[in-house]
Amino acid sequence: MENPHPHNPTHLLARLKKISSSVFADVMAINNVMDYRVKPVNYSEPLVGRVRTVSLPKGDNLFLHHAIYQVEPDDIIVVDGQDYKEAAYLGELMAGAAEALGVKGIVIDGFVRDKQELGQLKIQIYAKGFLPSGPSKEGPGSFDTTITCAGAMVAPFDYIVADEDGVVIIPREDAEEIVEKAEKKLAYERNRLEMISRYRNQQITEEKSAIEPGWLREKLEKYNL
Ligand SMILES: O=C([O-])CC(=O)C(=O)O
Ligand SMILES: [Mg+2]
Repeated sequence: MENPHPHNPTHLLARLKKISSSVFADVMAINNVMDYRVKPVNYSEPLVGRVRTVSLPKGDNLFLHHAIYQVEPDDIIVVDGQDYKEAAYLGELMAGAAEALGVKGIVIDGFVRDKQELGQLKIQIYAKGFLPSGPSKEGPGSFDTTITCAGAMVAPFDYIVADEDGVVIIPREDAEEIVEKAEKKLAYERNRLEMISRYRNQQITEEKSAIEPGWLREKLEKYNL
């Protein structure tokens, strides 16, 4: 792939880190949001960063082993494991090696194992569940190609925001526009939270309608409410 290192994304990442997956989901298409079953297995903080992609044949993790030694520190590896349920794609050895190499997170459409040990690691792992059975290591697979993972389209060097609600993908070419929309939505939400809090603390003594969302009345009109 040409130009794998676009302009310095530090500033963009700082903005992404302030916004939740849910706010991003509100300003993007549904195919930017992964299936609800992909969830953190050892959550400590939101996982935000630059994506590298892997796709695997069902039950085989050779190309994930490969990717762990190719990516750069702070990258997040997103793995299409095709929702396979009969083998785990990763365990404590791979996760530990990836953590030692500075990989920030691994997100898998599939299962992992060594739940207890993953819980001791800082690297953030997302998966659909746990299973003791291990994978084969024969390949083939792909690294740094456009994939789908748990219903989301993911290209190498896209951005990811993941937290306890789930995982969203922010396409690199639209990232600036999406983060601007998300910042506006966040400002709106903060404003409403502030109103709700003031109402709760009785700092505003107006009617209940003071904390209604601005769009509510109009939407209810056709129901004569
Ligand atoms: O067999 C594998 O490749 C996955 C595994 O158990 C580990 O990383 O500990
Ligand atoms: Mg193991």
